Amino acid sequence: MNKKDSFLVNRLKSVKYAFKGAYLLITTESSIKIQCVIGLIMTILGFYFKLSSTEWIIQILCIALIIAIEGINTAIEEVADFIHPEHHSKIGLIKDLAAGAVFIFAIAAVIVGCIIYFPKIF
Ligand SMILES: Nc1ncnc2c1ncn2[C@@H]1O[C@H](COP(=O)(O)OP(=O)(O)OP(=O)(O)O)[C@@H](O)[C@H]1O
Repeated sequence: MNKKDSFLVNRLKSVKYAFKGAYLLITTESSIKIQCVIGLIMTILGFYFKLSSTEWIIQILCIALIIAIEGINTAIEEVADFIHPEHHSKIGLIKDLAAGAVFIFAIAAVIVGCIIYFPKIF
């Protein structure tokens, strides 16, 4: 980013790079593609079961957060592979910790889904 550019131009460039990153995540990462498909299915279910405003807000946050955390996990994996492409126990630990963070939120999201949908289905 050019320091001579105005604040607004720099912000617009940042948005452009963020769009590029989101596009790359959605088009190249299989784990993100799966999360997007699950998010789409949950959105269709949300319309079918006529979620309340609060339920929509919680569901949208869960879908967005899981995709965002998965994206950060992917970025961490990329950094790890870049700085140390060979097998190393520390790289393994770093990747496991990042994957663990995704897993913790995924469990919470499944529980939230059960709390929202179980009373509507049963
Ligand atoms: N360079 C490495 N050194 C040591 N262990 C590694 C290394 N690369 C991967 N591992 C181990 O293999 C696991 C899977 O790593 P990988 O990079 O394939 O992530 P992944 O979860 O399969 O990727 P994705 O999120 O794209 O599906 C890591 O969590 C780690 O335990």
